Amino acid sequence: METIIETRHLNKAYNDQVTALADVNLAIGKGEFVALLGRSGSGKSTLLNILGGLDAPTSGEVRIDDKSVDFGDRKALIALRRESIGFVFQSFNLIPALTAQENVEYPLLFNYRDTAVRRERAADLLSLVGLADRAHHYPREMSGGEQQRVAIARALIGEPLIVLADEPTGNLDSKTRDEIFGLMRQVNQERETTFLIVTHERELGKRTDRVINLLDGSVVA
Ligand SMILES: Nc1ncnc2c1ncn2[C@@H]1O[C@H](COP(=O)(O)OP(=O)(O)OP(=O)(O)O)[C@@H](O)[C@H]1O
Repeated sequence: METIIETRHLNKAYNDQVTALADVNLAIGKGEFVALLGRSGSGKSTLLNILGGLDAPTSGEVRIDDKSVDFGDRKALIALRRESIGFVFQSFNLIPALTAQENVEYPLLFNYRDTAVRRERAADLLSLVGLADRAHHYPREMSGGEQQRVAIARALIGEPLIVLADEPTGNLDSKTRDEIFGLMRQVNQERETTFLIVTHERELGKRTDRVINLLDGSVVA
């Protein structure tokens, strides 16, 4: 299996005091649907932020699509986030003043894409997530589950190598949680999109291809 994302001896310390990650080595293959499991404070968000180029490690290497990420190169990091990574957050992070359709299109505004192509792609993705009839609704007019569907569509619009989801179902009731998790799995299976999903719910881990367990900043079996 082709490796999409890999870490080598990744370490992260905050203020020279807190060790958030200690010698993390992992590899995720193309099309995998992986859960990153660990209790509060185990380093899950720290790892996800570094993988997504939002934060830099103290030492060690991140390789994406077999290229080493240069955390000192701001422009390269922006390009990486824009072209290779899709993000889904616990709190949806939609832009309140934009409609569902505009929120989904938003990441492509900076990619100089043809407007018609952008619209069409966003409309396709809204259909994929089951919200074709909500395209012109604003976030405040949608439920939490619907907002997260929009956020998933937005994460997919740049055709990322991997979607990094940080507790994507953490703000949802159990029924909606199952639906959103099922939607991500469906996207994974239909489009071979790679997912790394942070959760602290063991139950969800059982519905993935593989679980990576973090304990005090290290990967455990
Ligand atoms: N900006 C920061 N400055 C100092 N310490 C931090 C910072 N961010 C995180 N930490 C510490 O690093 C460790 C890992 O935190 P992290 O947020 O990655 O854990 P987590 O597994 O995502 O937790 P949770 O499930 O509660 O979100 C914790 O001990 C935390 O207190």
